[in-house]
Amino acid sequence: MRASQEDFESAMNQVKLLKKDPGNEVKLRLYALYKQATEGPCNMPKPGVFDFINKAKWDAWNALGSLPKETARQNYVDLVSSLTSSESSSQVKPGADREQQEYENLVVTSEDGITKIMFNRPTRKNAISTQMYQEIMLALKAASKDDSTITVVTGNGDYYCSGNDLANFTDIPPGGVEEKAKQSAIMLRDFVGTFIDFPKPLIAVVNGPAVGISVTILGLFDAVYASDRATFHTPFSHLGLSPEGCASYTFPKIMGPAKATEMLIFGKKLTAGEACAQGLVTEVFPDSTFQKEVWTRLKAYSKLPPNSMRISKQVIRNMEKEKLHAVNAEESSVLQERWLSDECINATMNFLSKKAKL
Ligand SMILES: CCCC/C=C/CC(=O)SCCNC(=O)CCNC(=O)[C@H](O)C(C)(C)COP(=O)(O)OP(=O)(O)OC[C@H]1O[C@@H](n2cnc3c(N)ncnc32)[C@H](O)[C@@H]1OP(=O)(O)O
Repeated sequence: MRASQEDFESAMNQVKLLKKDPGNEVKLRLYALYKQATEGPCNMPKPGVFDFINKAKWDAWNALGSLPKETARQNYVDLVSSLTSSESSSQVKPGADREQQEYENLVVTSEDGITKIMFNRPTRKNAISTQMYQEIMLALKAASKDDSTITVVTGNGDYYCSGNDLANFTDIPPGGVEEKAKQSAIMLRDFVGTFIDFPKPLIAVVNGPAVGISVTILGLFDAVYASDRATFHTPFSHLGLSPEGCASYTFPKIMGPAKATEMLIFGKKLTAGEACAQGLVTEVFPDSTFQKEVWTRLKAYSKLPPNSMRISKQVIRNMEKEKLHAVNAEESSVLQERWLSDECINATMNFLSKKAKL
């Protein structure tokens, strides 16, 4: 499939978040592909021989000749994807339960055939910052390629995750709030898309309350184990928002439209037991034995033949993938409008000025 304009913009965002300098040669290639994709063949006068930097840039761009804009865009997206995946896979060190220091907001470990991605902003109830969205995508991409058989997502501290960090919307770029909404919609679509496409069994270990997007994406997991302390809350109407994470499609399918309405439109908070009765949660454990029981079970599952598990997941999920991507695109574009609404702006301001919690 050809890279779309949105893929291209998303790749541009990812370049800004690279942790390691990719080196001059790669930077020149990125520059040249960017110029070719946006302006076409090199149209700049050749810089003088002593203007080293501009001459190197000109050479790189000019070398692309008449490469079509679409091909340059695709090559740019592919190059960025190879940079981000090599950066993330270099963070997954083999061996026993070693912490991955390179992530600021996650702890990623790999042991006994299980890659564990743990949200790690306990003082913010594991709210997902813009950087954390990128880190989760990188960690999932690395986990999809590492030696583990299953991947587990969990939270550090008393919360599983309090959803989108509401302060994300205060970081307004030069293009203004419209540009911010556009960038956020692209990031949301990429983030949810990473879950839709994740190839191995993906399990949520919900150690405490879960809010917003951390709840909606559970419909894309293969199993959800919850402590009896966990709750499941999607207060979208209270925040002037609308559902994401494909929940507008997965929740009615999982629990029926009436129960999905109570959660997604009226913001009813479910206990772990209720979420289990409605099919969102696989099994609930007493908090006192939760970690022990769940990890014993997961270690047993991780020893099952990996290829068989992968293929079974494909058989179960693949028929739905195209639909899920379409739902994801639609939900992201609806939210792009919602973020600019008075209802949403007022609710966010009320939370940030400490006038309101959920
Ligand atoms: C690309 C983006 C797409 C995204 C779309 C997603 C939609 C969603 O996810 S909607 C859901 C958004 N989440 C919320 O509305 C939750 C807001 N938080 C709260 O209501 C409460 O903090 C919560 C009930 C979770 C916990 O309450 P308490 O137990 O009383 O703890 P505190 O409120 O004292 O929390 C500690 C500290 O963390 C900050 N915090 C918690 N959650 C968030 C959050 N989601 N965003 C930003 N900040 C958060 C909270 O403000 C406290 O900060 P300080 O007061 O500075 O200590």
